[in-house]
Amino acid sequence: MDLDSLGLQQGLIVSCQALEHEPLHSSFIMGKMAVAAQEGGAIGIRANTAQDIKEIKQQVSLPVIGIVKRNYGDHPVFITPTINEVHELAESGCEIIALDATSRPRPDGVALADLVKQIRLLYPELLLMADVSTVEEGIMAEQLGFDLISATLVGYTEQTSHQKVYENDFAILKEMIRQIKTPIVAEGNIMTPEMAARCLELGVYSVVVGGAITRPQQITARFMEKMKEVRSASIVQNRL
Ligand SMILES: CC(=O)N[C@H](C=O)[C@@H](O)[C@H](O)[C@H](O)COP(=O)(O)O
Repeated sequence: MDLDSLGLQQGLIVSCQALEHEPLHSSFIMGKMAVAAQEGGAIGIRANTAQDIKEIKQQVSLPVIGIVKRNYGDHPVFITPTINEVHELAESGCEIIALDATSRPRPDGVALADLVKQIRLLYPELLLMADVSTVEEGIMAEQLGFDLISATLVGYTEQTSHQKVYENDFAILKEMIRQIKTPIVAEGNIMTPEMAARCLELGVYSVVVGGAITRPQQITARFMEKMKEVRSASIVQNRL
């Protein structure tokens, strides 16, 4: 499969995910979210579990970046951690598989390089996306031959817990683009159209947006946060 044939370049990929504890947890709902995203002009979908991906593939003709989020005890690596999750995704119909490509050890002790080799042998038609949290992990992912490198885990690893991908005008994305030839995807806490457009200006290959489009509980909370600021100011004002 050739990456550019998927038409993801310079486009918006909408992440349609809802875990068991989230209100919209349902393959049917994620399928409809994908339809809405396609109607809005999205050119790709990121989705979790073979079940959701199969439903999404029934609903839209867009390329899908598939993951399986699975916790192995309290192990920190949870995005497509082992070959077992890859097997599940391989029969789901997704064109790209995204996996944790941080420098952290994996739950089954298999090195990332060996996992990539195994996937390339078993599923040569699949494209691979590296979910990383640092420039160094992105450089390593390029050396391992990933087809795409995404900033998905910036701020979500112990090493980067103090960071956000948008800090200092997306400084980490600029550095990845400067040092890495493999296409870079902006992902994680892209909250507004302006932020997404800025990422394209900086030269990313595509932009992934999830919660700001498909997690109404997060969107509602952001509205309330802003409104509370005004409410508390006016309460103070009235007391003066
Ligand atoms: C950390 C983690 O598990 N990120 C996941 C990766 O698949 C998704 O939950 C995110 O929604 C996705 O990366 C898009 O990011 P945002 O929802 O911030 O636009």
